[in-house]
Formats: sequence, C-alpha cells, structure tokens
Amino acid sequence: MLSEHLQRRVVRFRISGLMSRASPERILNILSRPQALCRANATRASDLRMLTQINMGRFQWAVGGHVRQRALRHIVGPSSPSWIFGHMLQLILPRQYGDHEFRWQKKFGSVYRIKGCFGQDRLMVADPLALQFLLNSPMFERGGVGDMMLHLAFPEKSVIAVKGMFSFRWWPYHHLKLSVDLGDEHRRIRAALNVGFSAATVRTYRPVFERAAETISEQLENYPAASINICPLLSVATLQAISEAVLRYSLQDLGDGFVDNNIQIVRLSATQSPTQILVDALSVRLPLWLLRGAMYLPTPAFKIIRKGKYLAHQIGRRIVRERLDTALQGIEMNDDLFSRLVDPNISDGMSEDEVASQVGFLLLAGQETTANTIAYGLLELARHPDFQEKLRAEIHSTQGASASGGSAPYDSMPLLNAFIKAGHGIETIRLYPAGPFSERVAVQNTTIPLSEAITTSTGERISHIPILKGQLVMLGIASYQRLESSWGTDAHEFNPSRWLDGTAYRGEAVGPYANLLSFLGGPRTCLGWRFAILEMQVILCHLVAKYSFAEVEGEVIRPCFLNNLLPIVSSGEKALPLRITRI
Ligand code: HEM
Repeated sequence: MLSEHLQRRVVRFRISGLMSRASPERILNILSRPQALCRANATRASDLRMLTQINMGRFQWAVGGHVRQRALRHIVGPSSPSWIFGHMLQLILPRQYGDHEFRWQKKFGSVYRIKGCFGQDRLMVADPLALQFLLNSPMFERGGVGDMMLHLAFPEKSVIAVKGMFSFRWWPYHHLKLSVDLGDEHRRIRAALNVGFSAATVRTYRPVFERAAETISEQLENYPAASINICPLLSVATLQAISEAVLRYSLQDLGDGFVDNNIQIVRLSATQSPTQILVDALSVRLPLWLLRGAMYLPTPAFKIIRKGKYLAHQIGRRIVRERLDTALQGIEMNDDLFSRLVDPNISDGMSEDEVASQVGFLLLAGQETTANTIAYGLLELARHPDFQEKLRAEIHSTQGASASGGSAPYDSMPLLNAFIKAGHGIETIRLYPAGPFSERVAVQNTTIPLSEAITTSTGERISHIPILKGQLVMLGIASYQRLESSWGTDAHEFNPSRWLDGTAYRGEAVGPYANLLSFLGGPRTCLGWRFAILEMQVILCHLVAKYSFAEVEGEVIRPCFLNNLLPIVSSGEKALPLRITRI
C-alpha cells in the first residue's frame, strides 16, 4: 500500500504526463471534469477520489505554468522578437499606435496570440462576440498593468478601484489563492454615482459645457498666435466642466495647489519607455500591499501621485462637510450629485469616506479622455478642410435659424446633431479610443466564444477558445474599431458619413454607444459617456462656428500610447499645434 504522500505524487505525475500530450481543449475538459482524466488514464477509483480531494490550486500548481503556456499554443500569432520584451515594444512603443497591431490583425485575423514580457502568453481579441463575452462574463476580471495603476493611483473605495463580485488579484501564484466574494461593492457605488450621469441629469450640464467652450475661445482671443497648441486649453476647459457640473466648484474652488498638481499628474502619465514597460511587467507580479507600500518611497513621481490623492481627498471631505452642514441647517439641498450622495436614502448608505473617495477619479476621468478626443476631432477637421467647411455651414445656418426663432439650438438642430453626434464626433471616438486596449484575466477555466471560427496552427477550425484560470487576455479596442469585416475596407479612414449612410457596423452590441468600445462595456462601462458626448458636441460646435482649424506645415502628429492615446509631435511631447483663424 502506497503512503498517501506517494499516492499524491503518482497522481500528479500521471496528470503531468497526460497534460504534456493533451490538446488545449482536452486540458480544459480534464480540468473541469476530473472523471474524464480517470477514464482516459484508466486510473483506479481510489485515485479519482484522491484527485477530487486535491485542492484545485495545488493541482494547477503541479502543472499550472506549464499548462497555461500550452493552452494557447495552437493559436496562431506573430513570432516573438525577444524573450524579455515579447511583443510589448511593438505593441506599446511603435512610431504610431497600431503600426504593428493593425498589421497583425490583417495577417492573423481578429484573435491571435502575442507574447508579453518574459515569455508570457497573451491572447489578443478583437472579435465582437468574444469581446462582448469578455466584458460581461464573471469569468473575467480587469487585470494587468492598467488595473495595477488604477489601484495605486486612486483610493480603494473609488468606483474605479473598488472590487466587484469576483474579487481577484492576478499574480504568478494566483492559483494558490481562492477568489473571495467581497459582495458587489462596485455595483453599489456605481449605482449611487449614476444619478449624476443619467441622460436627464447630463442634459442639465449644457450651460456648464458652454461656459467651458467660452473659456477656450477667451484664451484664443487673448493670445492669438500663428500656431497654437490646443491641448492645454482643452485640458483646463474639461477640468472646469467636470468640476462645475459634478462638484459645483469652480477651478478657483479646487485651489491652485490641486490644479498645478493635476497638470503634473497629466504630464507624468504621458510617459512611456522600454524601462517602464519592464518595471511594469515586474511590478504587476508583486502583491498589491507591497506596491502600495512602495508608493511611499521618496521619488518625485510617487510624491506627485501621493499629493494628488491627498488633495483630491481633502476636496472630497470639504464637499461632504459643506453638504452635511447645509442639511443640518435645514436649508434646502441642491440636487447636485454630491448633495445626493450624502443623503443615505439615495446613496445606499455610502459612508462619508466613500463619498469623498470618488472626487479624485471623477476629476481625472472627466478631464483628459474628453480633452484628447476633442483634440483628435479638431485634428481630423484640420486634415479634412472640405468637411470642416460643410460642418461650419450647417452650424451657422442652424444657429441663424434658431436665433430668429428663439428656440434652444440643440433641440432644434436635428441635422447638426446628426452631423456631430452620429457623424464627426463619433467617427473620432471610433478612430481614437482613449484606451486602445484593456487587459482581462480569467478567474476560472472557461472558453471564449467567437463570432467567426478560426484555424489553429494544427489546421483545426475552432469557434471557442479554451482559456485557463490566470490567462491574460487583451481586449483589442482599437483593433476592433478598425476591423475590416465589421467596418468595411475603409475602416482605417476618417469617414463620418459611414454613420449617416447606414454603413457603420450594426452587429453584436458591444459598447454602450454605437457598437463602440471606447467607453468599454459591461459592468465597468464608462459612467460618464453621456457626459463626454454632450460636452464634445457643445465644445466642437462652439469652436467650429467661430474658428477655422488648419494643420501646421511640417508638423506631423502621431497618436501614441502613453497610458492614454495621445497626440504626439516630432519632439516626442504631447501637443496638438494648429493654425487657428477667427472666422
Ligand atoms: C471621451 C471621453 C471618455 C472616454 C473615452 C472614457 C473611457 C472610459 C473607459 C475606457 C473606462 C473604463 C476604465 C477601466 O475600467 O479600465 C471608463 C471608466 C469610467 N469613466 Fe470614462 N471616459 C470618458 C469620459 C468620462 C467622463 C467625462 C467621465 C465623468 C464625468 C467619466 C467617468 C468614468 C467613470 C466614473 C468610470 C469608472 C466606471 C466604473 O469603474 O464603474 N468618463 N471611462
């Protein structure tokens, strides 16, 4: 009779032997049904009992890394140029975002395998059905470097960092940990914040957006120049908009300290380098508590992030105190978001600390993403002067009609709305998603369904990809939005009329808006997407009516991924210089 210890070793040995010969589908089958293993290996009933007793984590530990590497083995993809960097330099640091990625997509299709740093296998996905599944299935959680950054930069209780139902932290020894259900904190906080971002509430922010647009034109009038970098003007205007709309605070109320630090954070986040890619790849393997501790190291970058967090929390606490004082004095409360959040009946019992924790992310989320998207909109208008003229003529004629009729411009401008909402603006969002990819990690063994079957390297056609727990999957947002099978052969072109002539993609409903994933999808969909769309409409309409925009000769603008998709000039700086002329 073998000792229990020896029996376990025998079983592990058999499992390892079987795994090394099994196809990914078979491995998945075995992992989910240990009986299949026993039948296949003619293992004795006692082995079966023991096998089911073996903790799944330890079971995977015996063969885990090996299996994970092999699960995607038959998925085709580009060959890796380096073990250290894998494809990460080509993905993150090409001359222009997508130089390699869009080529891979053309060659290998909407699902393929690439390598991360240190030989890590990654699945790149742009298939609409697969994306829909990845975003909505509880089998996947946000993971990777992006997730780590969000956890370090924002308080634990902020909506972006708080855990959902399937709490999971990816690190190499994840299979030794169990997923812990913390209750759906995320859904509770998100539902409370949603009152500030519903369609009806967002419509009330329009005067705020108009003031923000005025701020930009005041700057343009006061500092006329042959070429103007529009980015800083847009950044300030969008910060002003989110602050006034959601906090009811002007930029002065936020304080110079916060605004200056915010400029530094924006600058700091607009950097990327091979060293940083390696540091990120190593850091993401460390436990979060260690990384949180490391944030207290006295480096200039960590100091700026710590200060930003501290100042945002102070502003949050001040706002909570002010709203509570108003309530205590019996003065009628405003119906702004934070007045509602301090009301426990509306906020589902959010604590004061939780309410205060939301300020930092809301200010940042509402600022740069929108500012950069407007910048790309202006860039495309400068590149397409005929289209710009047509759009301006539309705006002028509708504004003229509304001035004489005295009705509110937006409600009475169906054509203009069609142009900006369903035409130009949305085409910009399609081509320039602020986050061109996002990372997900499987929390369980599962399969990803595909809308179109793919051919593996062994010639097999598969319509489901088996995925093992811990596998990193990349949501190819930019790739999906340029998928020729969905958007047509001109998918890489700026063509707003696709939204007007009905040729825009109408397949799987993947995002919250127009089948686009720029605002992501599923339970973590951007909360401010309606806010961003209306703000862009108002600001673009205001600017195009008053000014003409042209490219600066000799200056090439490249969209590059520096934690966000940013417009980059030849010096490598974030900037969008334009020739801006008063009409
Ligand atoms: C063009 C502009 C914008 C784009 C492209 C954008 C995109 C995104 C994306 C991709 C996410 C998901 C992040 C993740 O989980 O990894 C997100 C989340 C979020 N965004 Fe936006 N965003 C924009 C504007 C805004 C604005 C104006 C606001 C607020 C006023 C906002 C508030 C939020 C919030 C609160 C979340 C967190 C949602 C959650 O985790 O449940 N966003 N956004």
